[in-house]
Amino acid sequence: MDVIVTPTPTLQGEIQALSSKNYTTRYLLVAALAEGTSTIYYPAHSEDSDAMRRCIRDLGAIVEEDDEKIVITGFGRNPKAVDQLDVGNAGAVLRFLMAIASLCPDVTFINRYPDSLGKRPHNDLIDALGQMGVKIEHNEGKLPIRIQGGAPKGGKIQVSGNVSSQFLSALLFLTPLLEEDSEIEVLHDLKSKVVVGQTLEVLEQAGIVIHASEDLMHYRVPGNQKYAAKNYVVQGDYPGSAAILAAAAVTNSDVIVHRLEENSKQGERAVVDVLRMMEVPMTHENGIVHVKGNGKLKAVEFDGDKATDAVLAMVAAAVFAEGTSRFYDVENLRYKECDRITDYLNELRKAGANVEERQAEIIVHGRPEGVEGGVEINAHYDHRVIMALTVVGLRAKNPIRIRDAHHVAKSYPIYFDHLKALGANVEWVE
Ligand SMILES: O=C(O)C1=C[C@@H](OP(=O)(O)O)[C@@H](O)[C@H](O)C1
Ligand SMILES: C=C(OP(=O)(O)O)C(=O)O
Repeated sequence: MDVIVTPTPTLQGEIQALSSKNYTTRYLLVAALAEGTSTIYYPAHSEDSDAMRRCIRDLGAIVEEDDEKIVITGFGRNPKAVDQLDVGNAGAVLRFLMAIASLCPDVTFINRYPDSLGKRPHNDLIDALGQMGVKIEHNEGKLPIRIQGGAPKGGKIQVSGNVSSQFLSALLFLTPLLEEDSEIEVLHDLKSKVVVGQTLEVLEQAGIVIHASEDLMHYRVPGNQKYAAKNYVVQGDYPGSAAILAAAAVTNSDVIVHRLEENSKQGERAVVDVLRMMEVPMTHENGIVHVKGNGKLKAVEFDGDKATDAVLAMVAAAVFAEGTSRFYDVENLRYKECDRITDYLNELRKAGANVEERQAEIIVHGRPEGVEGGVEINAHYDHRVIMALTVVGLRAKNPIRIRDAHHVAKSYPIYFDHLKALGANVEWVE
């Protein structure tokens, strides 16, 4: 399915932010790793969260749900011996479950998205699990991946953090369940460090003890721990909301988004600070972000690694800013659903934006007068490309057509419904 985005000068209205994808996947996982019954209130409903739900069920968790909650009875440290798992296109779900699958005798993760997740590298986690005695067959670090585990060993484990934080998070979920204590050392750099804070927060809520160094590069994890069965409440999602806020910032708007906690550990809450630095009129109080856009924005410089999943939306806003913006430290955007530097900038250029790439930077020469539009966009299987190009389309001179926009459902199935409710001219077409 495609979407046609027709230029829309004004957006107005109120929406409830959808629920956080990253917290939902984590709460589902820790609930599955507990032995009792946990309840998750207001879970996200998207392809990625569905993937985690499907896989924990396959691994033996009992999952019941209604409109507002999911009730899960976990399998503790004894997942069922399944042959295959299908994580869809969900990177975090794959990486977290690769670690947990090492408690199973023989599991293969299938390759259902060869042109997206199938291209992403997992070598750093494969190496770390190898140090723990887990046997892994793989396609040069990529899917399909077969894990022959059973009894992974703790002890000293080294993992590289310069491609993704998800490898470290995966080890932090697994190691408390091992017989031995573990010591994890992160090598090189740690990208998306803020997301590890979300992992540690959820582990603590689940009653797990981890001793982390202040710089998050070293961990002592006592073994033989048990995940507690708990009740969890999922907060609103900043990465998805970043695109809505960017849309409000580039139009004449009066837009309110509820459920965005000011003190959230989601790095992408920085989208509010960045839009403020761009001189977008807005307030953020009591979990409510209120944008009163006048379409005028100033260029900005920002360390994108602090808010990795909001960078594409912030770049889309910068397309219409006065001056040159620079988003630096963003190399790991190249290893996401697509190459979010080269592929994304190619699509932006098609729409008429003036952008340049470096290995780890995105540079945007703003065009406050607007961009031409009138083109077809390739979504590259990437929900965040789809959301960001929509923002650009709202302020283009001519409509744009986003091919295969249904991939937005990876994280935000109701993105276009929300935009429509705010008055945007967006239409699904076959
Ligand atoms: O741990 C997580 O849930 C995530 C970590 C981040 O990935 P990287 O650590 O690969 O940057 C982020 O982009 C992704 O959407 C979700
Ligand atoms: C990169 C993302 O997710 P994942 O790595 O879990 O596929 C994302 O949601 O933007």
